[in-house]
Amino acid sequence: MASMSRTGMFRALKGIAVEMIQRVYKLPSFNNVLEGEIFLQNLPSIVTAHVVDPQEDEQILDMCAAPGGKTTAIAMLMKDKGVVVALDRSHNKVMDIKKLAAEMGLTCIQAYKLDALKSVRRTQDTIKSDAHSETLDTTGNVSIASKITNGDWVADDTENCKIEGFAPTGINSDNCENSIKGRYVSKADIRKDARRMRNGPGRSHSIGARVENSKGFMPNSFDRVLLDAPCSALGLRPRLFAAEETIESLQHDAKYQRKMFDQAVQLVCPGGVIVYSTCTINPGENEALVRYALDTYKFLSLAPQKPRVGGPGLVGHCELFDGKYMEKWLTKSEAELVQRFDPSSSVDSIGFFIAKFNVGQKDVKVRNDLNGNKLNMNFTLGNVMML
Ligand SMILES: C[S@@+](CC[C@H](N)C(=O)[O-])C[C@H]1O[C@@H](n2cnc3c(N)ncnc32)[C@H](O)[C@@H]1O
Repeated sequence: MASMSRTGMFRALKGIAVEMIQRVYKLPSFNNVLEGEIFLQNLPSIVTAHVVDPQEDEQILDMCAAPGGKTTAIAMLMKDKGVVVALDRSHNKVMDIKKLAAEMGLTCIQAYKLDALKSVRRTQDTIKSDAHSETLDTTGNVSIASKITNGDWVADDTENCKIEGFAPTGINSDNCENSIKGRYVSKADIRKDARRMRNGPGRSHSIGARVENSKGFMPNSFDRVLLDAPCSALGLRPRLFAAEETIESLQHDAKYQRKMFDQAVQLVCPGGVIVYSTCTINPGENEALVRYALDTYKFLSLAPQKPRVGGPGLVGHCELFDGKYMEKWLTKSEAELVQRFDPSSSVDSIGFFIAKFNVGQKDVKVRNDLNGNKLNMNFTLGNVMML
């Protein structure tokens, strides 16, 4: 059926309007029903939170979190114990996350406004090593992976404090507070914010909770990182397909996701987990991202997922424009480890993709630089340290 985009429907003066006479779902609308008690989610979104498999008292990062469906599901799986840092680049969307967390009475969620492409803090060390890190990766190839984009410079005095404003177990929170160039956010602050959110503006007509900007986080800060990436959303159903996507826009989306993934790799600690998900069926944003991840970061490996509801990923590769453009996908064994939700399958879900990575030891001896010179260096992502 020919139709128009959602924006088009509200803004255009002419076009085709569509009236839905047959419901896609038999479920009645749950909008504003049992607010704070239930939050409707697509099946693959719920599966994603379980695949992250968060444990109580862990530090979890949700890099693109609004409106907070997966963030809150993760916090609930952790029984609200530990820390879930939820980022989004939009101020209003961070408010949405805070509102949802407050409605659900979850206090372990810290939501910040931050461009996920700048989520690794820039430190003295990383500035010094920029020249090296732009040209080296774990295989000695040119890499954008370890390049850190223009975040603010901060003193590297936060070694013991994994997350801005958060003192991990066993570390004195006062020391942490003093050593961090950011605001310390105590549990009490979070509870106060949650109350403000639930009760609305008080007598003083103050607005609800504040939205904090974050300057990013130190490398190796999180036990688990979820990157539920912004994508072409080609899996969303029902959708009035407006054919706005082009090959170029899809390629652009894929590049954007790789850059975000590079940040995730730096922020997760060795031994940790990264979960990457999208709501698109475009393999360039799914299987090709996984291929990039596995080929670029030798310390990453695909992990089995629980629960398994979707099907396997795509095997092989695709070539476009007489071989001028090639996308590499997965091997058969790799494809069995990811979940691809095909909207035409019997699962009857939106199109979705989930990959889970185990993170091994990140330190790799770099033997050669680009010119083949031997480098006596111990290379850690984002840092090059002379031995
Ligand atoms: C797929 S949605 C996330 C859905 C969310 N995880 C959930 O389950 O409720 C992608 C989100 O990424 C955010 N986003 C896009 N680019 C971003 C960036 N550079 N940094 C942070 N967030 C970004 C968008 O505002 C959007 O809210």
